[in-house]
Amino acid sequence: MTVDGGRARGIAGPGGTRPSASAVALRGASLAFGPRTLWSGLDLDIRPGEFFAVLGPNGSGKTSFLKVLLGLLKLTSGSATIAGHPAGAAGRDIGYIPQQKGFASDASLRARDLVGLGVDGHRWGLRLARRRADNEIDSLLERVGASAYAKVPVGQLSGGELQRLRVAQAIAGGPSVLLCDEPLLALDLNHQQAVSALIDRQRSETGAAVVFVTHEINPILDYVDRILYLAQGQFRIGSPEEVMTTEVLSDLYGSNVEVSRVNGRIVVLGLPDATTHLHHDHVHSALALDQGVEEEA
Ligand SMILES: Nc1ncnc2c1ncn2[C@@H]1O[C@H](COP(=O)(O)OP(=O)(O)OP(=O)(O)O)[C@@H](O)[C@H]1O
Repeated sequence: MTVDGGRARGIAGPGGTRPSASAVALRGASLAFGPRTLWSGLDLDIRPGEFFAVLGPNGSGKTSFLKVLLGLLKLTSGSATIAGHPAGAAGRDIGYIPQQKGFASDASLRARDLVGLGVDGHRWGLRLARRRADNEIDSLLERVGASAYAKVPVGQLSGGELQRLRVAQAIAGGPSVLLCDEPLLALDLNHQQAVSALIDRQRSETGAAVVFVTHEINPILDYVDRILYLAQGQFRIGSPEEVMTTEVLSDLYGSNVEVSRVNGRIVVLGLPDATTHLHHDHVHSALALDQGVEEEA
C-alpha cells in the first residue's frame, strides 16, 4: 500500500502536477544487497518546496536512499532523477547536510573557511573574485546566525554551532534539493529546533525540496509534509497523520505496534525487539517535556 496524500506548503503555485517539475523522481526503484531487498517498486515524486522525511529503524535503508540520490549507490532496478538530472549528475542542484560530527579541538580551520568550502568556484566554474566570495560567505553566516563566531577555529565550536555552518555550506549556491542525513543527531533540543528551523526556512524561501533522513520524527513534525517510512523491506508514503498510525505501522512491521500522541508528540510503542529504533525514546521525551525537563539528544 502506498498512501500518498502529501501537500507542498509555503511556495507559490500548485506544484507537482508535471513529472518534469519534480525535485526528486523515482520510478520503479528497487535496491537490494544480495538476497536482501531494502525496497522495491518505489514510485515517488518529491515536489519543489516539499519537506520530505525518510524514517525507519536501523538498517532499513535510509542512508542507502540518500546514497542513491547522491549517485553513490546504483539502484538494482528503476530510475532516480534529481531536478531532472540522473542521480549522480545533479551537481550543484544538491546541497548535502551530513550528521553532526566534531573536529579535533586543535583544528585551525575557521568557521568562515568551512562555509567557504561550499562557495568557492563551484557554481560559476571559475574561482570567484575574493571579495565576491567573502560577501557570499558573510551573507551565508548571517543567514544561519553564525556571524558572531565567523573567525573562531572550528575545533572550538559546539555541535550546534558547527551544524549551523554545515547548513550554510549546503545552501551556498541555492541548491534545488537539500539532502539531510540525520543532521540533528547528537544535538540538544534547542539546537535541534534551531537547525530544523533553518532548514525549513531555506525550503520556504527558495522552494528547495528537503529530504530529511531521521530516526526521530518529533523534532521536525511541524515542518514535515510527507514521510517515506522504510521497514522490513517495505515502505509507506504519506503525511505524518496518514503514516504514523497504529494501523499502518502494525501492518508495516507485521506485529502489534501502538502509536499515540502525547503533548503533540508522536509516541511509538511495541516495535519488534530486533529494530533498534529511537522511537522508544519518545516516551521519555514526552514524559520529560511533561515534567519540564530538557530532553537529552
Ligand atoms: N554497500 C553495501 N553492501 C552490502 N550491504 C549494504 C551496503 N550498504 C548498506 N548495506 C546494508 O543495507 C542495510 C541498510 O543500510 P543503511 O545504512 O541504508 O540503513 P539505515 O536505515 O541508514 O540504518 P541506520 O539507521 O543504522 O543508519 C544494512 O543492513 C546495511 O548493512
